[in-house]
Amino acid sequence: MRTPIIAGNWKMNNNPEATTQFVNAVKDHLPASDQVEAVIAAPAVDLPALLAAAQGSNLKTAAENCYFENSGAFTGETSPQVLQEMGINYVVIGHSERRDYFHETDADVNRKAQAVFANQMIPIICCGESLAKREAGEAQTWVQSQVTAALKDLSADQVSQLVIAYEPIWAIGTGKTATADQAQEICQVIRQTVEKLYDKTVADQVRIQYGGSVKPANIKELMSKPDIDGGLVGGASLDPDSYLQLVNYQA
Ligand SMILES: O=C(CO)COP(=O)(O)O
Repeated sequence: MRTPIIAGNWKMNNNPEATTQFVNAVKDHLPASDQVEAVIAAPAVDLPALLAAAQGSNLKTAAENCYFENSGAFTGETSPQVLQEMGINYVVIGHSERRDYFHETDADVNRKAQAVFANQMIPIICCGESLAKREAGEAQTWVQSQVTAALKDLSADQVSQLVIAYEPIWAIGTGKTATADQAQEICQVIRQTVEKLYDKTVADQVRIQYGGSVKPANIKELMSKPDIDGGLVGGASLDPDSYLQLVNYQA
C-alpha cells in the first residue's frame, strides 16, 4: 500500500560534475517508481546538474533544505518557490545537522514544511533523539514532541503525502545502526503519533524512513519491519554501486 522510498542524502558532498557522473551511472538501473521510489537529495549548487541528468529516468530529486519564505531579503537562503519551478520533488526538512549546527527549531521545521507544501513539493521531515535522550529513556517522548511540532496546522491530506525520517543522532555517520527492532519501535511510535493527531487512514498512508548508518548489508532487515517504509542514507548513498544495491534491495 505504501510505496517504499529510499533517499540518498549527500549532505555537503559532490560537485555538479560528480553529480552528473553519478546519475549517469545509476539512472538505467533504478527500480520502477511504483515499486521503490529512488531519490537523491543533493546540495543546492548541484540541483541543476541533478535535474538535467535525471530527466526521463525514475530518479526523483530532493533539496536538502530550503527557507520558509519564497523571496525577499534573506541572504544566503534557498527559495522553495524556485525549487518547485526547477522541478524538485522533495525537500529534506529539519535534519539533525540543521538543528544542531544551524540552530533550526521545531517552529522553523513546521514553517518550512508548510512552505514546501505551499509550493507543491513533499517534505521529508527528520526527527530523532540524541544518545543522552536515549540513555535517559526519553527517545519516544522526544520524537513524539518533534513530530507533533513539525505537523502543526498541516492538513490530513498533506500529512498523508509526506515522509517522516526517523534518524537517531547517535546512529548518524557513526557506523552504529539502530537495530532493526529499535528502529521499528520508534517508527511505530511515529505512526501512532500521526494516528492520534489525525486518524488511522492518515497514519496508514504516511511513509516513515529510518536513517543512520543504513547500508546494503542492513537495508533488507530494516525494510522487513512493518512501520519502516524506506531509508534516508548518508555515506552509503555516495557510491553508485552502493546506492543501486540500496534502491534495489528487493531484487
Ligand atoms: O544523516 C543521515 C541521512 O540523512 C544518515 O547518515 P549516514 O547514513 O552516513 O549515517
